[in-house]
Amino acid sequence: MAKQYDILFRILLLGDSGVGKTCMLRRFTDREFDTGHISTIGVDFKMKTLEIDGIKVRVQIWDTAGQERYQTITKQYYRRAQGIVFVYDITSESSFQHIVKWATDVDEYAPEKVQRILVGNKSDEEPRRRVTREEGSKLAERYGMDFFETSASTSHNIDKSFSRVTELVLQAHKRDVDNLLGSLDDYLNKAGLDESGQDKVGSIQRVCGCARIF
Ligand SMILES: Nc1nc2c(ncn2[C@@H]2O[C@H](COP(=O)(O)OP(=O)(O)OP(=O)(O)O)[C@@H](O)[C@H]2O)c(=O)[nH]1
Repeated sequence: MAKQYDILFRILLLGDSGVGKTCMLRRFTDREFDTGHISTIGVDFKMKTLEIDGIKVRVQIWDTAGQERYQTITKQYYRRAQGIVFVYDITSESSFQHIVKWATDVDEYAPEKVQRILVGNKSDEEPRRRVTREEGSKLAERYGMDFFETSASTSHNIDKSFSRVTELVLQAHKRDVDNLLGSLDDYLNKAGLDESGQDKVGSIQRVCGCARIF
């Protein structure tokens, strides 16, 4: 059986209720889009495997509730994240202004090494736009983040933004990843397990369990 993934990272979606976090995730993982809004309760997650620079990266993407009343629960997930996607809605000025609050919370609760990007979702809603591209780009620049406008409805920039945050996390953990993969090779050589061995998959997953501490 082929190796399933080399490493696992956690990415968190943050932003006000209704900006489209769940839809972005559904679009990315299931290629689907829902027009209705059912508010996320607490947190939910979906998985996807990406290949970056020959490394199979499994990303666990946590979709958090934007509603204020779930903040105590969602904040508990910040410190275990390696990547954060801040999302606002280009048709909602307040969701854009609140990014500062989300970013302050992340500074307080997330690990220092956490990688962040800024996304302005609903780019298909041009006639209802309230936040210019330039405003989004300037805010991202202020925080030193990459910036994308996306649409979960049309798929515009959805893959690109999730790939980018994963790539940034991978770069930030490059040395740990190299060490991990190096020790994994050593381990497999020593154990004398071949590519097709069932044991190897189990071993990889056990060793990759270590990756979760990044
Ligand atoms: N036009 C348009 N509508 C979108 C887009 N993304 C999401 N929506 C709509 O926005 C509404 C809210 O989307 P959700 O994904 O549920 O929002 P959320 O950020 O997960 O909300 P909470 O779970 O309450 O935090 C839904 O009616 C979606 O159909 C988009 O890219 N374009």
